[in-house]
Amino acid sequence: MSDDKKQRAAAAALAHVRPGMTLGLGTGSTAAHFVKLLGDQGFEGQAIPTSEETARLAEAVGISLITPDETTRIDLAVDGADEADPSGALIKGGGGALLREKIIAQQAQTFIVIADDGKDVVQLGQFPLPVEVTGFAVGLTIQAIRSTLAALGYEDPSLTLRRGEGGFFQTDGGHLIVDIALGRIDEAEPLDAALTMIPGVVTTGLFVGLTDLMIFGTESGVREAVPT
Ligand SMILES: O=C[C@H](O)[C@H](O)[C@H](O)COP(=O)(O)O
Repeated sequence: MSDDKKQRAAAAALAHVRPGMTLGLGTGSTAAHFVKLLGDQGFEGQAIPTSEETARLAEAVGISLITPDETTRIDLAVDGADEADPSGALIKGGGGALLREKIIAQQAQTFIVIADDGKDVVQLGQFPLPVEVTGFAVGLTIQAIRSTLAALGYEDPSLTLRRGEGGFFQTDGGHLIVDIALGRIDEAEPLDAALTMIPGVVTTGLFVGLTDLMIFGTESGVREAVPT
């Protein structure tokens, strides 16, 4: 079952935690397993949550939290992913926490991805790519995203403004999410760079060159993979 696999991956990541560390805590169902296990083992250190949801959970299990501005060093960040390819490139943001997650992953000395093995893909892109955008001029930003995608050879992909309870989904930072169904992503880095150049785009769910280790939960245990 996928949830057992997520828990196995989360449990394996605990081996990388040391007392006194400053941790980045990811968001989503797999990261939630990690946060709960960390609380259960009485983690002696401090942590930065990547969402309000994770902050609530971490507080509930007794983890000591700090804000990002209270430290200059993050020893280890542990987070889930929606897709991970062999190079360690990821699609993230299915839960809408991509901006805070990306800031923390990029600043962490070590970034470990934990996921069930269904997220282990040869090529990114089956999962729609989340792109966080400002609410201001969202229509114009979507138009600019379409033009950028066309220039990169993505033929007429479907773009959907994500909905939440009672309207459009809003991130913890008050932004909106556009989910882009690309089918396949051949080169993640230039796509991320081109989309991020658009002024109304806050960030994308493509995490490239950030991953140090991937831990996939399987039916019988875990599979660890170092990015190629
Ligand atoms: O915004 C959400 C995050 O990027 C999650 O880490 C990602 O969506 C994976 O979530 P889950 O572990 O629930 O599959």
